[in-house]
Order: sequence, then structure tokens, then C-alpha cells
Amino acid sequence: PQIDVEPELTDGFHLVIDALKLNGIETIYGVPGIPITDLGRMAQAEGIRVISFRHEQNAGNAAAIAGFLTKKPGVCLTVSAPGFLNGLTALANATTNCFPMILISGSSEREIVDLQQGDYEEMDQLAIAKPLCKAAFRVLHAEDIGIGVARAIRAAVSGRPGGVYLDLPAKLFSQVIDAAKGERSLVKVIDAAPEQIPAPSAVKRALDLLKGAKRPLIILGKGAAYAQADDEIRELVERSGIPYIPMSMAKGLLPDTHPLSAGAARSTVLKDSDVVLLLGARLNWLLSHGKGKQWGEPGSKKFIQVDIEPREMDSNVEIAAPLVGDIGSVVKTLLAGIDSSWPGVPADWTSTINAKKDANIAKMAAKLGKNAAPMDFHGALRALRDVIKERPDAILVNEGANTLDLARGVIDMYQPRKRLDVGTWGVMGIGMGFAIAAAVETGKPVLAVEGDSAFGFSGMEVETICRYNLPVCIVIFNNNGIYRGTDVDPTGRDPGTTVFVPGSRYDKMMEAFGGVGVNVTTPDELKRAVDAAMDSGKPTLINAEIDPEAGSESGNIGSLNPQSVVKKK
Ligand SMILES: Cc1ncc(Cn2c(C)c(CCOP(=O)(O)OP(=O)(O)O)sc2=O)c(N)n1
Ligand SMILES: Nc1ncnc2c1ncn2[C@@H]1O[C@H](COP(=O)(O)OP(=O)(O)O)[C@@H](O)[C@H]1O
Ligand SMILES: [Mg+2]
Repeated sequence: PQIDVEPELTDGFHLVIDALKLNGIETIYGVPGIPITDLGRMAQAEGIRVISFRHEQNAGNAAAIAGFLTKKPGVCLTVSAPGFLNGLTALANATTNCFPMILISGSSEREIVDLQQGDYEEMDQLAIAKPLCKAAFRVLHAEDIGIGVARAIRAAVSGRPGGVYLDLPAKLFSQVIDAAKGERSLVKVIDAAPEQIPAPSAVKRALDLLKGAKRPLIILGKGAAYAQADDEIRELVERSGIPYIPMSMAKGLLPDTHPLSAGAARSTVLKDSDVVLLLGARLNWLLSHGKGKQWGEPGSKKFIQVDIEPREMDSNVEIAAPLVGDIGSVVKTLLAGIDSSWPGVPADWTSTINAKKDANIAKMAAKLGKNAAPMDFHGALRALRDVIKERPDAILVNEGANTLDLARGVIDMYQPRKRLDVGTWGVMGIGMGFAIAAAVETGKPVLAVEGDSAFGFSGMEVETICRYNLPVCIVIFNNNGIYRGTDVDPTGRDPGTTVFVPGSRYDKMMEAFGGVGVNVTTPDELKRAVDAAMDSGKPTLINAEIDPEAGSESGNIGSLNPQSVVKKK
């Protein structure tokens, strides 16, 4: 007798999970809710680590930095409409910073959205996401899930990495198809981020320029950190003898204490260099667009730019030697050209730099000595500088204004991809998302150095940090306000617009969820508390009391703020 065998079936839920696992996605950062609550549960049950946050922006920031750290796209999963919108800031920030991530959001049914009939959380998410990210796709049929996930992964990591939006309407998940057909529909992405070998003519043009330089400079950007070509980059600096400056998230590619680091002589080398080799760094506002007095006489510079994105060339100033390719491939070919014929770097250039460096390091040292209460930024930062020197594999997350600008210059980094901060946008709120993903992706201890305002953008995630028992030590530089803690309302009615509750104790927040809370008033107390946190690996929040008078408005970028010239009568 014919035994009717039920054909084995699969559905949208399982196909999404199978597609992610097939492509090596091991973690999802998100916030549960309709229509993706069960997707998260099922993913967890099938071995994907699912980290549930308190706000989608933080989950998105976690996914973005996971992408930067691993070169695999970080995945953020949200509900439709408001959850999707909360994830968009992180998706746009990832795209701006060239971090590979995929924002997967559930969405309303097309037929209802397109007729604007008022679905639950109705929004045309795909249309809204498109202008804010590198690529955006929607999947309507279960048999297309494999291709949809594959396209999202390749778009996120190939060429210039960036944010990708993947729109999954609610009805897709419960669509059922034959299991064998489903299996065949899955795509394992081959060579998602293909090497892009530079043209030999472009390499020769760049080398000729470098060989003729009297005062060459290398600028390492976070693209160079992302490339994970650490040995080649170090070899390029050391074999050529060319001084370098690291942009913020490129610090640690070579130790900041390296003899060829010109970080402490930044203004000298930007002004007096004659050939500048940009490695994964854009000439955007962070480098004054390659123009103006800090770059010396107009036309006094020749730029060589190494970038995977051809259209980056000439974005701000003329690039004399564009070198298009992935940094690993480009640096390998440059190294091949730095052989016995390499003329080396003129001694007067390196000695000029060293003299300037020594003077600036001495000036800084004088500021770091104070060990009293109330702490100023420099006293507190000296303690944290010593922690990182003793624990070079700890990951430093940093945001704020003074807390960011001063920490960048004081805390030396010794290993690549260990400093994670506000990046190209200078966005506040990345702190806890970055700290959580850094701990989850690397297992290393994380030190998050936060301005008290900056912390406030993502501070509710201290509960998430406790729930997963992550080795995160948060230090809040509590100067009682944004930039400073001294503004007053001239009418006397309210507090000033940039101050907070005096004497606030953020450490009590961490205690509320079972973590360790500490209040410190001197650098020595701060050092002891951070060391204890690093040794214990327990979630810790240290409330570091900083003098509200310390610091300056908007840190180093106060000049960007428009000032009113009209004094109202
Ligand atoms: C999303 C967002 N909102 C607001 C700002 C403006 N902003 C804000 C609000 C900063 C916080 C500075 O205060 P802080 O307490 O974090 O640091 P310091 O007091 O140590 O300077 S720094 C800065 O540029 C921003 N960059 N990003
Ligand atoms: N693997 C890579 N190879 C080459 N260039 C890369 C790679 N990954 C990213 N990039 C480029 O690196 C640049 C990073 O610049 P930017 O974010 O301005 O760095 P920073 O802010 O540190 O100066 C981007 O233009 C991006 O296209
Ligand atoms: Mg502050």
C-alpha cells in the first residue's frame, strides 16, 4: 500500500535563521517585538547568540562595531516602524563610518502599506531607509530569503563597507515551502569582500612621489584599522622610516609610543610635510578638508590616497597619486617597491619631529601630575592611561566632548582596533552599544570612558550589561554637565541648559541591577577601582567626580559652533 509521506516543510522563520548560520553569522543584536519576537527566540534556540537591548539604537551601534571588529556584517533585528526608526541612526552612522552592518526589520504588509490603509506600525520602511544606507532590499517570498540575505551580506562588506537594510514583511515568516526546495534556495556567499588589487602604474606613481619626498608623512585612518593588515602596515612604516599620525580609531596599529609616531607633533607634520600618504583616512572635517593654515602654504602638499572607494579621490583636494584598492593588497605592493633603492627619510625631518614631540610630551606630562580632589580631566586620564599601559588588550570605548578630546591625546593605545569612539560624525550615544559588542565579540575586558552627558544617551543598557554579566567597566567623568557644569539660567527660573543634578551618583544605577558601583574623587582611587573591575570582570560603573569648572565648551571643536553677534536689547 502507498504510504503517504508528508513532504518535509520549512518556513520563512527557519530559512532566515538557516541563511544567517550558513554565512557564519553567530550573533544578533536587537529588541524583541511584533513581528520578530519568535524569530529571535528560534534563532537563540538554534545556537545564534541573541543579545536583547533596551533601545534599538544601542543594538544597532553594537551591530555596527561588531562589523568593524570582525569584518563580518553585524546584524541588528528590530520590530517595524518605531523600532526600525530607532535603528536607523545606527545604520546611518555605520554607513558614514564604513562599518559593515545589516539592519533587519519586520515590516507591514505591502498591499496595506501601498494603499495606506493603516496597518499596525505601518511605514514604507524600505523607501525611508534607502537614502540613509549603502543598500536596501526587501524579500516577499520565502524562496527568495537565501538570495536576500546573501545580497545584504555582500553589499555590507564588499568595496567600501557600510550599512544595509533588509526588510522582511510579517507574512514572510510564516510562509511554508518544501524543505528541499528551501535548502536549495540558500546561498553561501563566496568571497564577500574580494581583494581589489591596485594597478601597477598607480603603485609606481605613488612610490615615485614618496621617493622624491623631503618631508613625507603617513596618515593612518580607521579604514587601515578595519583592513586587518596590521603586520604589513607596521612593516611599511618601519621599513620606509616615514613618520605617521594615527586618526582616532587607527591608534594602536603601531603602539602610540612608537619612535615614528608623530602624534605629539601633529600640527608640525601637517603643516611642514611635502608628501602625505593617506591610508584609509578621508580628508574630511577631521583633517580640515586638506586645506587651510594647518596644512601650510596652499599647494605645498602632494597627496597620495589609498582607498577602496575610487570616488573618494579628489573629494576635497587634488590627489596627485590615487591608489585604489584594498589596503592589504596596496600595502603589500608598496612594500615590494621599498627595497634597496629606497632613499630613506632625510634626518633633519625626523629630528625636527622628535624635538617637537619631546617638547609636547613634556608639556603634557606637567598637566598629568596632579593627584588631588576635585579631579580635573588630566589627573583622571593619567590614571586611565596607566591602566591601558598595563592592560594593552583591554578595549577602550570613548565618548563625550572634553572626555573624548582629552582622552584621545592622553591615553596611548598599543594594539589595533582597541579604541572605539564617536567616529566621523562625532555622535553621542555609541558608548554602551559599542561596549557590549566589544565584550561579546572579543571576550576582552572593556573600559568605557564616558562624559556624563554622553553616557545618558545609552545608559539604560547598564541593565543589559548586568543581564549578560559582561566584563565592562564604565568610568563616568562626572563634571556635572555638557562640556562643564557651571551654566546658569539668567532668569533664575530653571537650571542652565547644559547642567545636570549636582552631586549625581551614576554608580547607584549599576548597583540597581546587581553590578558594582564605586564613587571616586582622586586619580589614585580611580586607578584602584578600575584595576579591581578589570581583575573581577564584573559589570562595574565608576562615578569619577570631576571639577565642574574643568574643561571647555565643545572640547576641541568649539569653533564649529555658530556664535550670535547680535546682543538683544
Ligand atoms: C546625538 C548627539 N546629540 C548631541 C550632540 C552634541 N554633543 C553633546 C551633547 C556632547 C556631550 C558633552 O558632554 P559630556 O558630559 O559627555 O562630556 P564633557 O562634559 O566631558 O565635555 S558632545 C557633543 O558634540 C552629539 N554630538 N550627538
Ligand atoms: N579594506 C579597505 N581598504 C581600503 N580602504 C578602505 C578599507 N576599508 C575602508 N576603507 C576606506 O577607509 C576610509 C576610512 O576613512 P575615515 O572613516 O575618514 O577614517 P578616519 O576617520 O580614521 O580618518 C574610507 O574612505 C573607506 O572607503
Ligand atoms: Mg560632562
